[in-house]
Amino acid sequence: MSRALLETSTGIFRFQLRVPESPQRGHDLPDPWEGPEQCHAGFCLFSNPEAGGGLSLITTPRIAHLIATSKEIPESTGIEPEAFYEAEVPSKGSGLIANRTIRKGEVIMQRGPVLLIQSVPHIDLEPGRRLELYQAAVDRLPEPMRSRFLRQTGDTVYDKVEKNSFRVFLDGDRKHSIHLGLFPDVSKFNHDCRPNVHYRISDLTHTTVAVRDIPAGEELTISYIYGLKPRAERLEQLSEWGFMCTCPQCALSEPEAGASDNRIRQIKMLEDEIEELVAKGAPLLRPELGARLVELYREKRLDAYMAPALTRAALLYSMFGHEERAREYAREAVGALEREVGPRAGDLGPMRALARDPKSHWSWAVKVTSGDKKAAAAAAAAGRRRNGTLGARSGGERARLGKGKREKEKGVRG
Ligand SMILES: C[S@@+](CC[C@H](N)C(=O)[O-])C[C@H]1O[C@@H](n2cnc3c(N)ncnc32)[C@H](O)[C@@H]1O
Repeated sequence: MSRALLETSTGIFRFQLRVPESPQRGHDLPDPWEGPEQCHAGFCLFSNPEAGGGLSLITTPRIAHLIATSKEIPESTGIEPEAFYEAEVPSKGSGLIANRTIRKGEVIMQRGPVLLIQSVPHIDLEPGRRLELYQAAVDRLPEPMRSRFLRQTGDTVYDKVEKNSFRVFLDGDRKHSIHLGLFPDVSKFNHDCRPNVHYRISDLTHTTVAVRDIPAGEELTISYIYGLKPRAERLEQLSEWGFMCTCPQCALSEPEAGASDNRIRQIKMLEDEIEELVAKGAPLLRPELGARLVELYREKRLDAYMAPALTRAALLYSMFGHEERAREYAREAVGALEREVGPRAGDLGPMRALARDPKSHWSWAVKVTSGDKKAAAAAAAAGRRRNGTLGARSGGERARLGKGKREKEKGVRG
């Protein structure tokens, strides 16, 4: 055992983060990790045939060390494999179809990655060299994981990474944290702008959860992007993956798409209005605005993005002293937070407390017009939802390093 592991728990973490960026440190990785191999500009190949079903990394020695010594590779779990099956879906290639009714809240899959690639070599490496490195990373995977990786859509290994990866943050906000993660089972979900399944990634665990009841025969879909955008923007963003979205929302006629885009604008205007009213402590603020917001999200079938709207409605009703409505929305917010953000969601505790006993909650009856400190705190909490921890983007977006993002990532982190 290395000296790092003899430290106290917080000490271990700090000590690990001080491991220098030198390929030589890779030999510290515990068995059966292999590497560093094939290093280029500080990024090397590391592999472990026994982690999950096999795991290869193209990253810095420091991050490989962090993964090998302190990150848990999850067991593959979820609902029984017979609950869905793979089949051809018109105009989308293959996809996943429900074989029984899958209930809202059921965890469909929980998976660990089989390949993690730091974003800098993905962007910067010379293409020939990069393909060689990716091929070596895939060759290190044991069967059947290697075949499962190769079954993903895409002509070359590089193309498969481009078309199937999710963004994974491995080291908080630190340099080199952003990685592309490949989860071959999850790659079989096609995209829909109004998905019936939500995904979240926490550390190395990718979790997919049903966001509404899904009848047998219906396709299981996730959204590769944040869905609350006008159709043209969604189509443009999705085209970066090299496909033209054919989901029902994208296939609407022009007049229908116009009406749908208007609804989205209406939602954004209402969110801004609430935010402004709570920020100003304006007398026009009413709890019914929260209810209307939830209604609009529901009308637009935004089942995968309900947590911010429900949390906001619960807080508004509590601030205005409406016990039953506050309790009802808080209960629903708890379910949505669990599905969309997961058990570590920052707002879960406060929403559970509000659902249990609104009158003891800090937000109870503190109308923003009263001007006291509690009111200001409640107002801030109800108003910050769109950009706060809950953020409407709780599902994240698929890893797509388009030109702008590539430049940003290089500038900010690389
Ligand atoms: C991650 S894969 C999904 C599984 C893939 N259909 C397969 O056969 O393995 C992404 C690819 O699926 C297809 N796809 C997914 N969602 C789609 C959609 N909404 N419309 C059209 N094609 C879609 C595109 O070819 C896209 O590049």
